[in-house]
Amino acid sequence: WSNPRCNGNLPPGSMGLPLLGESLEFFASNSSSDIPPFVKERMKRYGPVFRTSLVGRPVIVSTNSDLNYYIFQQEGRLFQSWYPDTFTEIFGKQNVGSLHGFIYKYLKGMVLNLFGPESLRKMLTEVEQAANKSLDMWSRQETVELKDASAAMIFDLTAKKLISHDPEKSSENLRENFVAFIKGLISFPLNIPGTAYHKCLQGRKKAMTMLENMLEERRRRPNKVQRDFYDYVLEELQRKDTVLTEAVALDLMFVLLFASFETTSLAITFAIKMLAENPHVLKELTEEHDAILRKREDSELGLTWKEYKSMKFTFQVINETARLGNIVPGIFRKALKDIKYKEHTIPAGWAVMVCPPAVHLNPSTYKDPLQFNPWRWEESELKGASKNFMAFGGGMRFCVGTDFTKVQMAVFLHCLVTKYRWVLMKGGDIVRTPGLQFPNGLHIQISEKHKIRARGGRNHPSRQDDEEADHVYC
Ligand code: HEM
Repeated sequence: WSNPRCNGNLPPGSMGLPLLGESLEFFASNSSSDIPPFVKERMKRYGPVFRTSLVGRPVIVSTNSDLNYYIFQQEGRLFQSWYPDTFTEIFGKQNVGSLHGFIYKYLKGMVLNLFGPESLRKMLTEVEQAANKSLDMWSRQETVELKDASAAMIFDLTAKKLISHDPEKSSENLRENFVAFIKGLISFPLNIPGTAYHKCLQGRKKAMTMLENMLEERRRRPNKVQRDFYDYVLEELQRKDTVLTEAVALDLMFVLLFASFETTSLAITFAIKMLAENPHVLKELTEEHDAILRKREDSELGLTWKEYKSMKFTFQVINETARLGNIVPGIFRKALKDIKYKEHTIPAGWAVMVCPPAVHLNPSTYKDPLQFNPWRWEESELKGASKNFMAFGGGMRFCVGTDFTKVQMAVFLHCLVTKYRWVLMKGGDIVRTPGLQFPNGLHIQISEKHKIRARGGRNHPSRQDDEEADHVYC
């Protein structure tokens, strides 16, 4: 068990206990923005590439930026996307298997079309309206739990674009099913009532049933004009020469809805926490957005694509949020052949976990890596992925939603910093697990800037320790 067979030299490491491997250490939560202790300790002991065993699977963990980059580039040749058996069980074998090769490329084209510059340009006003509506609602509440509130905002927007879902009109709560699903996604695979894993399977089942019913309904009563992405998928399904099957189409819709709201809402929450803790960053960000408003000829108009493209510092803030936030802490692949890398061999069939936090928090690449410092991106090319930046993956499977996320974050930040002030009220401690659950329960109090002025409340929490507020509002 502890010395698996290999046609070469296995990377160093421990396979832990029989069956359980090192799963318990891997799943333990931690509370820092640093490289997860599971990985950090093993990097010290074994070096940048090591072996382990997680939920019954032998795994090679790579914290080496060159190897990570190589893994991304060799997708489909030496490596293939692979997620732990829990994932395959949850998503259905259908999905994980079929999102490869030809069908996969074909689907990606469709999705890229949805999130391409032309679509995003058209979406800008909708994103701005959604942000304004949510911020207005939040400012009427005593406090807002930011992660949930922004997840709701983003889910509603994405679900509208993808399937024209209107939560106010729908009798079923689609988002609730996704929340249950996500909470158990990277949990121990124990399928008994009460466990997170069980709730996760139930959540997926219910959401899939809703999507199936919707598809059925549209088949019976097709929309005359294409209203959303689901109509587009349905058109593809009905073409004679299509390679798309109904099962793959349903999985695609599910994956898009899932991938869209959890990641972006975490990024927004993390960004707000960082901005609150780094007032000098908030100041520069606010100046950038105030300048956009000052330059606008007609103050009644909303954001334009040109204005969006001009948000240089905002994109630096977003990149820094993605680097330090490490929203996707592990990217999984499977070795298709025995692969020799330097003096080691990755055996065929083994899982490989690329570890972006180890790359993003490497002090030899990023000075003071735990500092939130958007200026470090000043001279960098902010697009795409590189050996040192893989928050959105890399190679063929580079995240299709990157530009959509950036639009949502930039527009949200624009609305927030130009019209509102906020203070952190409670929570927000970093709690990381191999899944996606941080910052924990961040509550903020948010107020419209002009109302603070009207209230004149010197003691309003939004004004404490804020020189700029005195300058602007006294
Ligand atoms: C902060 C926000 C986001 C982050 C950090 C993020 C991160 C990632 C990463 C690391 C991957 C690569 C996974 C792999 O190689 O196995 C990925 C893939 C993907 N992302 Fe995102 N993502 C974000 C937002 C979104 C959004 C908004 C959408 C869609 C609406 C989306 C849809 C996808 C899809 C469909 C894939 C699979 C692409 C493929 O397998 O080729 N993501 N994302």
